[in-house]
Amino acid sequence: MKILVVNPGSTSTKVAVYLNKTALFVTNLRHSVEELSAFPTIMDQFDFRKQLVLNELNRNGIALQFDVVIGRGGLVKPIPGGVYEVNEAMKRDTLNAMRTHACNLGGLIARDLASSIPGCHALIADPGVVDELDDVARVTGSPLLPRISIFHALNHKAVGRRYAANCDANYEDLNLIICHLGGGISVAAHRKGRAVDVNNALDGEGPFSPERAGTLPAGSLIDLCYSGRFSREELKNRISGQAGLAAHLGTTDVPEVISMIEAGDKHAELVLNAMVYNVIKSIGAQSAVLKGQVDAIILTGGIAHSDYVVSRIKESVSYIAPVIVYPGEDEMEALAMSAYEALNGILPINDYK
Ligand SMILES: Nc1ncnc2c1ncn2[C@@H]1O[C@H](COP(=O)(O)OP(=O)(O)O)[C@@H](O)[C@H]1O
Ligand SMILES: CCCC(=O)OP(=O)(O)O
Repeated sequence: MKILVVNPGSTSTKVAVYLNKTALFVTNLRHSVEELSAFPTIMDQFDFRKQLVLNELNRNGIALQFDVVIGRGGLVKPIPGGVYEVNEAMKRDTLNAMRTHACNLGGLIARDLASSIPGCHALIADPGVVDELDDVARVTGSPLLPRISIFHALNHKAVGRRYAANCDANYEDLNLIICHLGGGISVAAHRKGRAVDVNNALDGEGPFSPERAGTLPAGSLIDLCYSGRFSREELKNRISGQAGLAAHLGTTDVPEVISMIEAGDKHAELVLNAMVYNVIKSIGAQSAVLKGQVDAIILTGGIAHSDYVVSRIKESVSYIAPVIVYPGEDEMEALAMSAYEALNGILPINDYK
């Protein structure tokens, strides 16, 4: 079975080809801020990103002949985890998604490419809108503003299963706290295979991150909205994009921030320590959600490469459970395995409505 994997991220397009369970190639094409700023909206990047995928196939001498094209899923309606066919309803909801993020292009590119290959499936798996929240976790103090689930579901599920396999257990039998430390940060309580509580990593909730604001004081935010200083789009950008480390320090690059600290920059030290502090607080909160019965705390995402960050988190939360570090992400393999298992009948292919 030949599988094409397409994963558009906020700063990269990752492409992989698998023959059954074996990767023939995996490429990570990084995009600079200038390169992407040529496109007014993320949807305007469709042809550019699709062409990058075709170029990669060409460069690796691989014909556009696949049994399945699987993309990182977009921000459609809340759905349970699993594999979904990119049907007409999903295409429509992705094109009209309430939230913009590069992941919205994954399913659309998968469908577009698959449609030109006879018999080829277009799938997505575990999109950022996977919603397994406990009902109690949805309720806020305003009926107008319930909490919703938007997080790095694909990587959370992948590392959860990887940890379970490493200790001869099933993900569905474990209680885990999983922290994806990337451009956005999500910290989830996984109870027996379900992410029952997690911060909305995109929209201003949870720890701040390299480019997100995290939870903000609501009253001051309302005042800022009515201050006349910013347009709606500018304010959205202050929550996701020009926020977090980017807003405080002018960079989303954690190694660069650590170099600033090593050079004696006390402000950079305070800001990075504050980001870490907020992650630690979220881990503590999710531990309470799991009633302290936590099998492991897993740190993943690009920032989990950083000893500076990992050692500080460990120092504060190791009393809860062992801290396991899986730096980077397992998204490409997770997508490929989802496609492989779906087409072999091991996983169901769900119908998005
Ligand atoms: N070796 C490293 N040490 C510390 N931070 C790193 C390292 N490599 C990447 N990062 C940081 O990880 C973040 C991106 O994480 P990643 O998981 O790739 O992103 P995303 O979640 O956006 O896909 C950036 O802030 C980057 O600076
Ligand atoms: C769907 C939200 C996932 C997210 O925040 O991804 P990035 O950290 O890659 O931007």
